[in-house]
Amino acid sequence: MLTTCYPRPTLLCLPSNHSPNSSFPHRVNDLSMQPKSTGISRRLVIGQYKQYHNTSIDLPLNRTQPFGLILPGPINSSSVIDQSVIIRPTSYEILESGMILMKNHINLNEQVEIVNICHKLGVGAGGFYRPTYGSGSKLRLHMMSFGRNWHPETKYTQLYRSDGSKPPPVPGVLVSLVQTLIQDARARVKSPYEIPSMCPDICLVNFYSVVGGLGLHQDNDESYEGLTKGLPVVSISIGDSCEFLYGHTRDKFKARKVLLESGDVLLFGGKSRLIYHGVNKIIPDSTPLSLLQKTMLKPGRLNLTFRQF
Ligand SMILES: O=C(O)CCC(=O)C(=O)O
Ligand SMILES: [Fe+2]
Repeated sequence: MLTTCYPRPTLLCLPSNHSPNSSFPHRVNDLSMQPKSTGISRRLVIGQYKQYHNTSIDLPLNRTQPFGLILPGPINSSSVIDQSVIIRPTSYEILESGMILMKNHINLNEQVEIVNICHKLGVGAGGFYRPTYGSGSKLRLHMMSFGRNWHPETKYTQLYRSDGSKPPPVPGVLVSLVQTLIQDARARVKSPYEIPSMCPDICLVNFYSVVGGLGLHQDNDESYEGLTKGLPVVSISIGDSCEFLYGHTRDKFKARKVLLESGDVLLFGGKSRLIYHGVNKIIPDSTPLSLLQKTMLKPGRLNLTFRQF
């Protein structure tokens, strides 16, 4: 049964065939024509980036210093000389019952809009910060939450720890996008019941620098009801690729490995809702050049995981 969420605006840049009710055919994805990334072009873009802002792009920022995903300033893309293209087709792979990977499923314009939304909300009050345990050790990522705040020690709370501000709701355009992604996934698995529908009211947004990562864990802090129904986690990856691990135990050496690239969507629900998963490593310099040119996204990987509490 389809869960109805309101509001349901769509991303402004969605292609015309991107209707919440159409799961087939494949959505148009203009990343298939993205300029090929080479060291030279990337160095030019990043060189410009540093030149404009006269700052290190790898500064270890913390919450006392606002953390954004992009830096302001014009990009002179005419100096990027490599115009060759690579074809990255869309495809999908069932990894486990209830767990599906849809490759290259989010198009470039959607990725750009998601980066801009996360940058805008992340740089302000209650935005990106680096969660710290009582012991003083820190997660190897910057994080912010929509809907409810999540922290490794307090789990879900209504308020942010750092400044007491209320987390913004999941942006309506993303609610709508996620519902479409769930329909797309359900249309590709053997039985749609493998992946129940859900209405995302929480989103954890992680940004990993090139030295970031996340140990194997289960996402099990959502409501007992949602977990027992197997309501899926919907994960969108943007920017640098990562080696993503998943398995039935916390043992890293028994885990399977899959590459998550910019535009990939991973869903795990139903029987896989409590699968162990983690980010083993970020692959440096793997952000598609076209995305870099359009956003000046910092080196690293943006990941959004949508859930229903
Ligand atoms: O970055 C990812 O792909 C996974 C993030 C994750 O597992 C989480 O936020 O719980
Ligand atoms: Fe997780």
